[in-house]
Amino acid sequence: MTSVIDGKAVAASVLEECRAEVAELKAKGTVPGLAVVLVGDDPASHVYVGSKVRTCADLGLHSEKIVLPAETTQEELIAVVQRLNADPAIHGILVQSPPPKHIDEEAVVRAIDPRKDVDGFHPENVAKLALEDPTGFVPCTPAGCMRLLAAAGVKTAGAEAVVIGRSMIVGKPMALLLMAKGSDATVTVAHSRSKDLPAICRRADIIVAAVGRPEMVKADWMKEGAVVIDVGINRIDDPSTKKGYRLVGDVAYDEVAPKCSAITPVPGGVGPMTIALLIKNTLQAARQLG
Ligand SMILES: Nc1nc2c(c(=O)[nH]1)N[C@@H](CN(C=O)c1ccc(C(=O)N[C@@H](CCC(=O)O)C(=O)O)cc1)CN2
Repeated sequence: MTSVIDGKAVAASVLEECRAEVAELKAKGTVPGLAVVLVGDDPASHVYVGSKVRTCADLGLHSEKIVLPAETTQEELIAVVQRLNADPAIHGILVQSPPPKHIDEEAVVRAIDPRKDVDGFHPENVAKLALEDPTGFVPCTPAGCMRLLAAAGVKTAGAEAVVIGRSMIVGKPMALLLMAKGSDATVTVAHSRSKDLPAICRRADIIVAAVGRPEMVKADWMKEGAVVIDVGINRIDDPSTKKGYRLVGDVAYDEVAPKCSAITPVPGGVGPMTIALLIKNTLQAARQLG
């Protein structure tokens, strides 16, 4: 029997933890504040940013949403980041990804004060993750995946885990989290140049798919009873729907699910966790900055 891991329910419980933490911070005189910067017109990014700001409002955080035109220059964007770095009402800063092509995302991330880098993308926080230093910020999506595994009662110690994808946002931090002390998985990171990806995946007790290719992971890539965490959120044209598209993951859900012991759906799996963990990180920043 396959267990479908309900990301909305787990995210709601993380957010309830956050609600209590917000009350504690406010009682000590700190109103946690998050600034979200969005450059350009990417429709999905607008949805995610809207959701982040609404979640802040619901939990009583202060938030600032800064929407900049697509032609904003690198220098203008960095000036906005520097203004937020200096703002004492703001504890967390993020620039929504992906920015327009002319923006050097890495340079923008490096401009964020690492103490306010609630995305966990700054090199200082990447190093802290590798060093297992809990004062760093863990990127929200892989942190969310770890919470989902815990909520589903999945034992990671000694498990063979395969992470498909080596991005700085998901694949690399996910691998570090799975192999960290306390998680203790044996981790393989596979990517587009890996030889015989299906054979690598067939070894796995846990598969984390984060490649951004719709329904790439098939049933014959899986061993019976594996746990599958699907990070992909791909929009597929579908004229039969009201929006003209539907969302699918990186995993061919209908054929894979019956072979799994547990799997995350898309939508309603990893996605909602990303926002819940962002709030958690913002509260950590507010506590650490005081
Ligand atoms: N600066 C960042 N940019 C991006 C991040 C990030 O963590 N930091 N992650 C993603 C986008 N993202 C948050 O920013 C995000 C993606 C998906 C969801 C979500 O709840 N998805 C829903 C479906 C929503 C829909 O209808 O489209 C789900 O999966 O159920 C939340 C946040 C890239 N950019």
